[in-house]
Amino acid sequence: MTTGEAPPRQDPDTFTASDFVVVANRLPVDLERLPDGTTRWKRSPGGLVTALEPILRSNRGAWVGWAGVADADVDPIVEDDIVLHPVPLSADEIADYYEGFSNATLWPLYHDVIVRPEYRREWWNSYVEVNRRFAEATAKASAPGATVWIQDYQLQLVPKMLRMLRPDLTIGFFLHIPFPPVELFMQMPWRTEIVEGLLGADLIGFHLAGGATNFLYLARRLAGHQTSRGTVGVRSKLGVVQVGFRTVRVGAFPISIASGALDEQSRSRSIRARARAIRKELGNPAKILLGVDRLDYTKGIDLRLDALRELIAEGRVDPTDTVMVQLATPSRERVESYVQMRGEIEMVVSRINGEYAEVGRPVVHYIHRPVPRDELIAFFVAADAMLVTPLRDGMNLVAKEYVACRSDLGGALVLSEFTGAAEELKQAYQCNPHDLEDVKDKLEAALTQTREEGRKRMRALRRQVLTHDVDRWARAFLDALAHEGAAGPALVAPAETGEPN
Ligand SMILES: O=P(O)(O)OC[C@H]1O[C@H](O[C@H]2O[C@H](CO)[C@@H](O)[C@H](O)[C@H]2O)[C@H](O)[C@@H](O)[C@@H]1O
Ligand SMILES: Nc1ccn([C@@H]2O[C@H](COP(=O)(O)OP(=O)(O)O)[C@@H](O)[C@H]2O)c(=O)n1
Repeated sequence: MTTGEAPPRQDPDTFTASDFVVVANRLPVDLERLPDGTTRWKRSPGGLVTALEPILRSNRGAWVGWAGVADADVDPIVEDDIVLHPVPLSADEIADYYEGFSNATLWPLYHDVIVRPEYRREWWNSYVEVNRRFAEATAKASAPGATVWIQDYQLQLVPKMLRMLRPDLTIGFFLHIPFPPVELFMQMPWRTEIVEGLLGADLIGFHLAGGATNFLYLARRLAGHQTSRGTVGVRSKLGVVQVGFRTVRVGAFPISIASGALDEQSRSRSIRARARAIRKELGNPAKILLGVDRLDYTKGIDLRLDALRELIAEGRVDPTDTVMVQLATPSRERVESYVQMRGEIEMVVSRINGEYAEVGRPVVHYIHRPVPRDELIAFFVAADAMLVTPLRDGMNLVAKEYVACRSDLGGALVLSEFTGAAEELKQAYQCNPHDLEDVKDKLEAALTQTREEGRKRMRALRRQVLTHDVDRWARAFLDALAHEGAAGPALVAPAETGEPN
């Protein structure tokens, strides 16, 4: 996606409705208003955009989403063969629907209530209103009989709303964050509306089989539908929910990255040279540790810093020869829990540097701004250990990106068991992020591994990431969506709800 340019305008009457439409809270590019009053597009943050952009580009479809700023009155535009349909949000809607219900209610509830979700009626009302606007925009952008793929927790009511407007469409929904345990989901005051909203889709996808199984139980218990029983398989063995005459299917489709392209990019001479230059700029330390995240309390940035500080204090890591780089993209900066977490992380960074840095040689380098893609890849190539320590994460594409960039079989991945990626990346140094001693032990093991051990692990990790790429994810989901009338498993009546799993 070309960025940094003024938005090209297109006569709204000349664009045609599309046969394949992706709907997501954000467009793949955000509109940026510059101080001189002009505007330009820049890449949107987060893994959803990283994953979906290549799919849509190769399918020449349309993307319905928000342009990232308030009251953006922008006509549909065509970029790289994708028609982008901006959905306007007012400043109040950004506060109530996006920062409020999406990111201070749903996000913490679906991430194990790491912070306490807030349930506010005015946020819910705004969520309903904005979901309706997305459904209407999608109905307009879709050709007769089109396939529509709705993304993520911000738009869980859109499947049902869209089905009512356009029963001719084939509708898929994919949740990019974890679907919570039943006991937590039951906190939600509007739990039945959300389950029914999702059931407007023909196929509902989750990263993990556990999320799909939890959802099946809730469809029985809250919405009173008959469902299949038993576990759901990855990319196969879909669960079913009988909604009147419609059969809704439910499955597990772990997302991935464009690993082949990334592997190739990371092998380029310029990236290799930049990786060497980074090491030199950092003072040629023996070991470089790397963290790459949106600045989010789910990512466990604070605890990896705590682990490093304690390892140094115990003499298990040498601060004169070890450097940590933490790249943190700003995220949801007006949500209170994010403001607080940023302060806490910045305090730990300065505490470590205060205690162990020398003048001109910090132990932790902390960058709180987006980093260009090439630079990020060079950091992946340079890092001896990649620290991915979320308390909970739907997938975590960063872990897969690091592996894809290590064709040299160097480096080591420390990976939280509480990421979706942990189900696939078994040869990583997996840790329990709630157990600081375990994080420390795995970090130390990653730093002291023999070359042979490291190569063996990385080879196995790469086999997984390079064969299970984002194309395979999209194909598996879209093939299942297109495949109608498959005989489903036997159904269980709502009265026989039984245990969730
Ligand atoms: O749009 P923002 O509020 O700035 O947030 C960025 C995105 O964050 C989340 O990403 C998730 O999707 C990834 C790809 O499936 C997955 O690897 C990761 O674990 C998730 O956290 C969010 O789900 C997206 O909707 C946001 O756009
Ligand atoms: N400083 C950073 C941090 C992340 N990113 C990218 O943002 C995406 C993050 O995806 P993810 O699945 O790990 O996590 P979320 O941010 O989607 O929760 C990855 O593609 C990262 O490479 C970046 O470009 N710059």
